[in-house]
Amino acid sequence: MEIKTVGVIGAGTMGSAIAELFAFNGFNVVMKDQNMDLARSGYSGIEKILNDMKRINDEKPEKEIARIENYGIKLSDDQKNAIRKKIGVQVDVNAMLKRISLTDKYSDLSSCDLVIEAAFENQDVKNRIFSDISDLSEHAIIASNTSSLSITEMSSRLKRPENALILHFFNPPYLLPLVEVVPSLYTSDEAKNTAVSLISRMKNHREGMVPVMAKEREGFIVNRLLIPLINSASDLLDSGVASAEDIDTAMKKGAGFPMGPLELADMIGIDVVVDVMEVLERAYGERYKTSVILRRMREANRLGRKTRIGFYKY
Ligand SMILES: NC(=O)c1ccc[n+]([C@@H]2O[C@H](COP(=O)([O-])OP(=O)(O)OC[C@H]3O[C@@H](n4cnc5c(N)ncnc54)[C@H](O)[C@@H]3O)[C@@H](O)[C@H]2O)c1
Repeated sequence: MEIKTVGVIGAGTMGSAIAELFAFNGFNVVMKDQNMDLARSGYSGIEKILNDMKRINDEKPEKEIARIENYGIKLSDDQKNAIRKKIGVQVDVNAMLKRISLTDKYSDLSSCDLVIEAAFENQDVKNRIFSDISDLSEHAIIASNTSSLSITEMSSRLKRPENALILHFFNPPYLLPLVEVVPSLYTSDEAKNTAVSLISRMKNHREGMVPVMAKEREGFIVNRLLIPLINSASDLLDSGVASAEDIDTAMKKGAGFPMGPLELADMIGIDVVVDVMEVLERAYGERYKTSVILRRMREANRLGRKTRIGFYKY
């Protein structure tokens, strides 16, 4: 099935970035929020992403030219232009923005071939949204970007539950290429294959998008492995085994991590880490027990970068 128009429900952090990703890949996008002010605020977020990416892309060939000339090699104008042509990526901000329209009505999603729900992480909110879009066009694929909620429960609200599945994008999708594709008990092979092949053909501002399949089990792959690692690092700190700096240095220099687990926790947000850990604890029991220090940090509003204090000060 050919997907031309993509609807996105929720214009927050993820919804706006997902809308940007599809516009960047040439799709028409209809982005819906609860009211037009929220939709417009998401649109401003998209403008910012696009302008930042354009600036970074414009700088890339000039940086490469400077890097080569640093070795004492003098490049001709032709050689410089060849580098600009080879590694320069044109980001036409206006053309991409023109592909995105805004709405606060579900009826404007009727022409969409794929709708991605990225509203609040709350089962009742998502169930209600699925009821509200239960009779979208027959062929439309309905996806949720949920990190932890039941797609099987959401899908039971649809006329065609076989068309629904989870597409779990990572923050920020314009730089992180992974999408966990998670079918429900109802999902048809056709919907699954359409989603996997669509994601495989897309790219973000850094590289090609990469789908992986996972079963509908709490945490899927990444959160089930990554969040408990942050939890264990927090326990190490809490029991005085090592300082935050040394824990992060150890994992970067000893295990090749691009970021230490505690720096990463500050970036994700301690509240989000605790929410996911509690989901895992409920699903899998004692061995996923949420670290006490993480709970205390959430109570103290030490949420990481967003409150300018977490494991580190910002
Ligand atoms: N933030 C992340 O790092 C991240 C990563 C992966 C997945 N997710 C998932 O993505 C989803 C969205 O998360 P977020 O961080 O973007 O949240 P957010 O709070 O930034 O945005 C949610 C948006 O949904 C809107 N919304 C709520 N009900 C709506 C409705 N009925 N119709 C239209 N819009 C509605 C809200 O007004 C808000 O703008 C959640 O399910 C979350 O678990 C988040």
